[in-house]
Amino acid sequence: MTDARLIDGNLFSAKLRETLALHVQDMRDRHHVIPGLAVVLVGEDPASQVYVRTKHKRTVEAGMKSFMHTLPADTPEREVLTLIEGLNDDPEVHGILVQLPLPKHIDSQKVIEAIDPSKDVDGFHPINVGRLAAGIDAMVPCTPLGSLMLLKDVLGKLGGLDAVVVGRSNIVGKPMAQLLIKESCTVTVAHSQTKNLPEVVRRADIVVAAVGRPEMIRGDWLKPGCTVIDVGINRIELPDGTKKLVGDVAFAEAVKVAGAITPVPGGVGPMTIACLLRNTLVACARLHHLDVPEV
Ligand SMILES: Nc1nc(=O)c2c([nH]1)NC[C@@H]1CN(c3ccc(C(=O)N[C@@H](CCC(=O)O)C(=O)O)cc3)C=[N+]21
Repeated sequence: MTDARLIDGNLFSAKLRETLALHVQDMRDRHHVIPGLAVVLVGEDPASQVYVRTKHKRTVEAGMKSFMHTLPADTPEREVLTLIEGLNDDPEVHGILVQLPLPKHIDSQKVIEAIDPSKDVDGFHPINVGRLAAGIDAMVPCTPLGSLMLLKDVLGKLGGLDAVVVGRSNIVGKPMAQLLIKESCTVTVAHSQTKNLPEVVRRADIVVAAVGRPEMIRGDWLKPGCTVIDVGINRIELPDGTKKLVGDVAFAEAVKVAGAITPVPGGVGPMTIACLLRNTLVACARLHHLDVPEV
């Protein structure tokens, strides 16, 4: 059998960002409004610093305003909440993202709930979680939204397909399941206590892997020809000491069985950032009562 088609998240996200940049230009020319994204990072976690820098770069490239707030790891919770209140009231800020995870002394749920739901470009506020669950217009979390865009690009309509989401987190698994239900898939959410996980996964036309365990999903768990979206980003050390980025799927095995698969890196990761910009553009349009671009 021939190898699976590689789903190119770098290419898709680059095209999406180009489209977004055109809408930003149009908004600026016709309405004198520039979408603005505020990113809050608390602490010095090196991986988070890299992500936040990439977000800043992509935001500016798309013609949007980027407001970076980097706070020391020991910043009191009260100060983070005060910063968010300021961003909620700032007319130049249309999107607010607080980089997770936060230091342990800060209650992340409290911080998320402090964000104005109309500026909650991560889609983590309970208002947006509820709206998505109810099938109402919502800010949709970026990673599931990007994953859905890739799935629709590969498969067209998803109605009637069997989808298995492995992982039940609030940031990926649960919202992903909601989106797939809305697309009329038959959705199973599997997790660490699922019995016969390989068998469950083998029923799926669509597999979304979001467990955070390196290469857990094996090639022989997959139905031949299925579509695999690998959300995992795990840094592992090889026996020779070199470091490598791998997903939650054993790629070398899976590529022999699947019909299409996202690589890591270059799959879902870049889509997450492009969707963050997309959500910021949409939030900006809504806040200014402009036509909301269909992107
Ligand atoms: N409030 C919040 N919202 C987030 O969306 C959020 C967060 N917190 N905390 C951390 C995670 C992680 N995340 C990624 C974004 C892009 C890539 C990405 O672009 N990855 C590239 C490069 C990977 C690399 O080389 O490190 C790729 O997969 O090809 C990865 C991971 C967003 N996150």
